[in-house]
Amino acid sequence: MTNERRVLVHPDQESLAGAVAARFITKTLDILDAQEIAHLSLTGGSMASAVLDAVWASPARTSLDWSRVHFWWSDERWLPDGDPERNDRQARDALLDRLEIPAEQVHAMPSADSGLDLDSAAASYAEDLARFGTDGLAHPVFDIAFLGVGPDGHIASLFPHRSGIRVTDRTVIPVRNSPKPPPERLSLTRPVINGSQRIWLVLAGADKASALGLALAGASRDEVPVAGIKGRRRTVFFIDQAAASEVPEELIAREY
Ligand SMILES: O=C1O[C@H](COP(=O)(O)O)[C@@H](O)[C@H](O)[C@H]1O
Repeated sequence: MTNERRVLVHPDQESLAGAVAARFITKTLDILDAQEIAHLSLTGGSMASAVLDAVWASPARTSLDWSRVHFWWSDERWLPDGDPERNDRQARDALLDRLEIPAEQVHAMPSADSGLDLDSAAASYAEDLARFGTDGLAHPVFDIAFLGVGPDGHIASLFPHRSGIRVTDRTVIPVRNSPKPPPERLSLTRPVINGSQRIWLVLAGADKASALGLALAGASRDEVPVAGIKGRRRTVFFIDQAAASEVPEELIAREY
């Protein structure tokens, strides 16, 4: 098995979401055949809800024992609980609240009305992660980590030319003055994300083409944070045709 980054292109956003959802269900079934519990990390952004909606719409979702799945997030917007812009709210609406999952297995990052300040919230999520650490790690090894990619190449809340992408001594950081609203956020750090078995980046739209092309052409992670992302076993970019225009042809596998 190769650990090279792969790029799979689908014709449009709808077929992309459906294909990723189908692969997610089958891969999670495989994972749960091999181990008792699966740890999955979710993301926010434009494609995240589309994929989770497609999971819900798939009849195959009933074959999964969701009570053996833990859900985490790679970043969160520092907003009150229930705010529609929160990444966890969007995932709950699309899928999680519709499934039978023990509440303690949905590991949402703290909210702005939790009574914690941003630094304590980061420390609190780090503690939650550490409870599931294995092999001396202070975090679980995610079996699948989903990531969106911003038009500037940011992943989670790790933005270009900011220190966050370089942090290696913590698992969770507070983010202030984010270039994308809201200004305050929480984010996993790169070592935690890259510790995942599989990283699945899902992105669509022409506004993502340039960042993706730069990342795959060897740009630095400071310039284009997604360039610094690589999972332990697999790193797959699931993209639509519109996002593919600057991807080197030899890296592309078309799924149609
Ligand atoms: O704000 C965020 O943006 C990124 C990318 O979002 P997109 O809408 O441009 O796809 C997302 O991955 C991240 O989780 C989120 O907080």
